[in-house]
Amino acid sequence: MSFADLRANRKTKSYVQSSVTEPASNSSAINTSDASQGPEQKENVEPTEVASFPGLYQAIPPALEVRISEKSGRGLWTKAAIRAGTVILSLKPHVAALSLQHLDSCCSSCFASTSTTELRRCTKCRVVRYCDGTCQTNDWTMHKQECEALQRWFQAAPSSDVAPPSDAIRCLGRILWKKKKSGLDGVWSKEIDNMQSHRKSLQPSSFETNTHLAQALVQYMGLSSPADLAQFGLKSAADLVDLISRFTTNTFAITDPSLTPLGASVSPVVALINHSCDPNAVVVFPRVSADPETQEPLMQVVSLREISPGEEIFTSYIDITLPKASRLKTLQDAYYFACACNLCSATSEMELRESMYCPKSCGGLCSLPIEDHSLVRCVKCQAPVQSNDAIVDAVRVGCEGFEKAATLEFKDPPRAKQMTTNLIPILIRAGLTPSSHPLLGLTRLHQSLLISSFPSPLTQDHLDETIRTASKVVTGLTGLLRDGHPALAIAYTELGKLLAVDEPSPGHLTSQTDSEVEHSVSGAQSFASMALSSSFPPSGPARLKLAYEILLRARESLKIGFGRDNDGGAVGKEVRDFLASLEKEISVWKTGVKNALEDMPKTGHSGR
Ligand SMILES: C[S@@+](CC[C@H](N)C(=O)[O-])C[C@H]1O[C@@H](n2cnc3c(N)ncnc32)[C@H](O)[C@@H]1O
Repeated sequence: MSFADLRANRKTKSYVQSSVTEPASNSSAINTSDASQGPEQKENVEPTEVASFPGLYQAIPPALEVRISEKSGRGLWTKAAIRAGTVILSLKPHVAALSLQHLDSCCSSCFASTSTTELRRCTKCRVVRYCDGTCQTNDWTMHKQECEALQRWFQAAPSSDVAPPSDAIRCLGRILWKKKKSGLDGVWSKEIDNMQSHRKSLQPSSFETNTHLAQALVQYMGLSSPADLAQFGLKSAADLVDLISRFTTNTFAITDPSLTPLGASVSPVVALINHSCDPNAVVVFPRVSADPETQEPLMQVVSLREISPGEEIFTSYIDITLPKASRLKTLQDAYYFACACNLCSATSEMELRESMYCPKSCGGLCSLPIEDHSLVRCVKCQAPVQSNDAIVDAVRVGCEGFEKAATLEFKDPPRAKQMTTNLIPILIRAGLTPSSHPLLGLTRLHQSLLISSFPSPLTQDHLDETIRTASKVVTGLTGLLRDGHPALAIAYTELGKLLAVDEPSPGHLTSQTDSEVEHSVSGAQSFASMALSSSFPPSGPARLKLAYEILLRARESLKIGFGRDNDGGAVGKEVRDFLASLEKEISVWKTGVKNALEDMPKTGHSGR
């Protein structure tokens, strides 16, 4: 395969809109008969009451119910057993919005990513683009008012290079227009109004941000006085800030099938699901079909493991590869609760997210030392860590550098790459494991930067460094995420695809004997030995065989993380087809090399 595909859009998060239809439920999605994986540790259960909301949340299938608890408010619970990889919920979000950086490369209706030349731009506002007339028509009821507002926005702008309003503002605009159109007392509006708000506990900084958003929204929608808010069911500016608070607490990043963030979406049904740092389900946008009737972007909740009757469904709102202190802070600051999930309440001696190798290399691990100078020992051989200060310093420098490099990823990629290139060896020398923070984050960022900077023509060194980095990412994520987690499935996919990229210089094959080729193909290194081996990556057919093995693994994981019924979503299907063509390529290569070797004069390869 070529490496062009690997340069896929690697852009940062933001939001925009999409057309809104009633959510489509998939009431038969839960398989009540067959739970394929063993039971797992359940979250601490506290008393709950079944809640009823007449007329609302019709997208919830009968096997699920809403319950209320004192600690976490409403949540979604299952009455039936659910297998891993089951699509629990499948619906169109109430609203969705592309981020500014994806407006030119994605359809504003179905969110498909296509080349700009193939997308048709709205001739009036000149902001949104569509695949074709069908997508434009699907979006028209929403875009109608938005189009006028965008034109007004640019007319009022002091210069022609003013950007369109942010995705959050366009999303909120769509919510208000749709509320008015569908009736303030209608189900659609009530579901939005019933989303949880933290208006009363807003931090001063969030209050300020929400107030700024409210001002920009008023300007964008052309509202000239507080009285203008009444048509949307808002009595005062405070009500508008309250709506914005609901929006921020209940917004989901919308992603493409490879998990690249494309924008924001709001679904009051999916927003009923509470958070755990060890979730039993995920929210994904797998792109289940190319059929326009599917009304993409389809939002799905997929189970990651067996969920028993009477268990609560949990997704995670944040990056769960982060250490406990960062997770707790983010959840408190953004969602106003103290997480007490199994992972946050665990009191184990060592947590992989903050771990290093034994200083005596016994094969055991230690917790990373912290600034209080308390003695840290290897959990296996009890050897003490001597250089606490140096390790604490390395981690601090790594965290600061990671934050900076992440902000530079799209603004100044060469500088960001220079930073990741310098910082990773510092953390490795300090002894951090691949799952440890910030080494894992830096390695993921480095992989992304390496892929987006593939030189043309591709060099062997660049390709090999990218493969080594991708294998470290897989190793790091494997320690933290359960099998089938979409992020791990995509990491396997990227590694497999990289290994299958045409190598720049296949000349080395001429130095392999017939039996060596046979051996290298049939005895390709296992993934674990590959990740650790200094001779990694292999080359030629052995590399292709390894690509094949890893993509097989990716496919199994994709089928869980993006849904078995979806065949792993768009990426799962792509990997399925790719595996078939790799099988052919491996057999052609084996035959070709054998034939070439047979045609060589005997002295040609005996004199190596
Ligand atoms: C998207 S909403 C989830 C549904 C919400 N419980 C409701 O009643 O609408 C997010 C909010 O739910 C609450 N929440 C979610 N997960 C929680 C948890 N694990 N513990 C406590 N509160 C939680 C927090 O108030 C959070 O801001």
